[in-house]
Amino acid sequence: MPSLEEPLGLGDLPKLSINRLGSFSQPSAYRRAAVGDRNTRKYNSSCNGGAPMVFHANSHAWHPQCRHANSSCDAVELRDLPRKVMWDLPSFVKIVEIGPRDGLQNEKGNVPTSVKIQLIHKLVAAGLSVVEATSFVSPKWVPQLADAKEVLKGIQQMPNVRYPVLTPNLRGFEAAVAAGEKEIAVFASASESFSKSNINCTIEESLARYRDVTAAAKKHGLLIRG
Ligand SMILES: CC(C)(COP(=O)([O-])OP(=O)([O-])OC[C@H]1O[C@@H](n2cnc3c(N)ncnc32)[C@H](O)[C@@H]1OP(=O)([O-])[O-])[C@@H](O)C(=O)NCCC(=O)NCCSC(=O)C[C@@](C)(O)CC(=O)[O-]
Repeated sequence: MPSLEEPLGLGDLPKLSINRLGSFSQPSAYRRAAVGDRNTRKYNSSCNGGAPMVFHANSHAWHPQCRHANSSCDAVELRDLPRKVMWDLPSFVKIVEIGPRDGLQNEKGNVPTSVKIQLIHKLVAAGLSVVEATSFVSPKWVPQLADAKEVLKGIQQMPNVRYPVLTPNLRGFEAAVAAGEKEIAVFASASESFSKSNINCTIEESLARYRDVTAAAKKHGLLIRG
């Protein structure tokens, strides 16, 4: 009996869900998948001796019905598939790389602007399509990112890649727009103490600031990440 601790390996979902999950489920009522049923979708799969997997839509989620196309056995419907896990996975995951901003803002020493730019180029070359480039914040608070304008101007911007920046208030927003920025990010805190120590205001005050920042961003047609 395989253990639940084994990695799910979601990459080969149809094969896994039939072979492995079937071994966890009680034999359930069999139902023949009507061939040609408009709700039935075939998956070619290497398991089952190459026979296509038949998946039958049932109310709001696709249930797999594994049918050996070349045998007379009934389709098996695995009613107890962990639907939440298997069938409602998002079809898209957005990865936002924030190292050049969140990482470098904590560096003890000063990282030269050229090195920051090189880091951003390498992250993009590694395949990341959203790389948070810097912050337009007070250099007194975050001296490590005092070169935000130079970083933004120095990046060789690639098509279909986004380079958002943090703008905690209108002053930062205006500086970012002046430097040619096309996407901003705002951030609120979960606690009053972090809000005060981080951006020197209450959560409520920060939300009021962000209302101004996001209104200005919409007016300028900038993308906004929260
Ligand atoms: C937000 C402020 C500026 C408020 O700071 P403040 O002192 O309340 O603001 P102020 O209006 O009194 O201004 C103080 C000085 O900063 C200047 N100033 C004012 N605004 C700006 C600006 N935007 N850019 C540049 N300069 C600015 C302003 O002109 C003034 O200069 P002075 O007159 O004294 O010469 C300050 O608290 C600050 O910069 N904090 C740093 C915020 C920060 O970068 N924190 C780290 C990022 S957030 C984080 O890491 C968490 C996160 C986001 O990663 C979590 C996640 O990833 O989800």
